[in-house]
Amino acid sequence: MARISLIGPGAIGSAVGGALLDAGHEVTFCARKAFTRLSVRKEDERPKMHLVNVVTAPEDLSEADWVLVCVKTYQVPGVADWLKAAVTPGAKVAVLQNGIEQRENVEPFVPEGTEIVPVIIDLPASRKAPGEVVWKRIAQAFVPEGEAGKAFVALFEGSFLTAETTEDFVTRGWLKLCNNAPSGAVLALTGLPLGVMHSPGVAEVARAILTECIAVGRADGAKLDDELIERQMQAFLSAPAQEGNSMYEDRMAGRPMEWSARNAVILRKGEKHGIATPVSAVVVPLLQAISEAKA
Ligand SMILES: NC(=O)C1=CN([C@@H]2O[C@H](COP(=O)(O)OP(=O)(O)OC[C@H]3O[C@@H](n4cnc5c(N)ncnc54)[C@H](OP(=O)(O)O)[C@@H]3O)[C@@H](O)[C@H]2O)C=CC1
Ligand SMILES: CC(C)(CO)C(=O)C(=O)O
Repeated sequence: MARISLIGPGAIGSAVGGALLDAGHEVTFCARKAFTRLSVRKEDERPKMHLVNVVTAPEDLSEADWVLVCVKTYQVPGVADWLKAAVTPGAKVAVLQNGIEQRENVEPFVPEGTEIVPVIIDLPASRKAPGEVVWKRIAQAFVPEGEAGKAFVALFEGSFLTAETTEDFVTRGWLKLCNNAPSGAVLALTGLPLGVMHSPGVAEVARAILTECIAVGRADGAKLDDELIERQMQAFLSAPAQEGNSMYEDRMAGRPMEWSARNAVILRKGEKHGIATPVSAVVVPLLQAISEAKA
């Protein structure tokens, strides 16, 4: 049994926390608001209920073997005090976030030399209320190879979440970004779920963002095959029309959005590798404007 402090019991934090409780670990949820029960439900199934340990002040935290960071990328500076209290000597930190900069996001807020495990998480989840989450279809996590990666994978044995190490984490990250960058931007800008891909010209906007993402990802070392464009576009076009994603949910709730981690990253890396990204250059300021107007 591992002792785990989980920072950010939102959609991902609640679902992953439920998996860790299923696996028999001692999980402390670090939250802004207290709750006493956790309900984790796979769509169309009955919920699994847990009584949970929730703390709302960093000084109430006890020592942990693992600290899981499950806040949105733009929320990391806001949890600096939690990280300061939670990351005691020997604790490993896992960062469960979209994008390709999980390590860079958290590094400035933990002591030098802390073992940081970046995690790519495929787990479509939606938090309905504090301590209540619904997830669907897939529950999978990827971490880099190595001792810390193996230890992270072992945490989920006996749970509904499948974790595995991958020898090519860079490719794994960019593959996920090839889904997140186009779909996040299109849904957040239109305020419509994935069915909007069938509106005139919209799939072409998604395709253009995807094409830039693939070009920049390849320059960044990801192995992205030639068929990826058609595969990803087919996935968008065949998804249920009402399906959203986490950036769409943020937009609809009037919350800030992960435009930097999911779209501006294409500009940053494109500039670094000398690759033109004209469509992202149009999309990013629009996303930023919406995100900051709502903040
Ligand atoms: N949702 C999804 O389907 C998926 C999301 N992801 C990625 O996972 C990451 C997390 O996303 P998601 O779970 O959707 O995000 P949510 O917005 O659902 O959850 C974020 C959580 O962090 C908490 N939080 C934020 N700031 C603080 C703070 N200062 N102190 C304490 N708690 C804080 C929020 O608390 P409060 O409730 O008080 O706001 C909330 O519980 C993102 O990078 C996202 O892109 C990846 C795959 C799928
Ligand atoms: C692709 C998806 C929907 C689920 O894994 C996601 O990453 C998100 O909603 O941010």
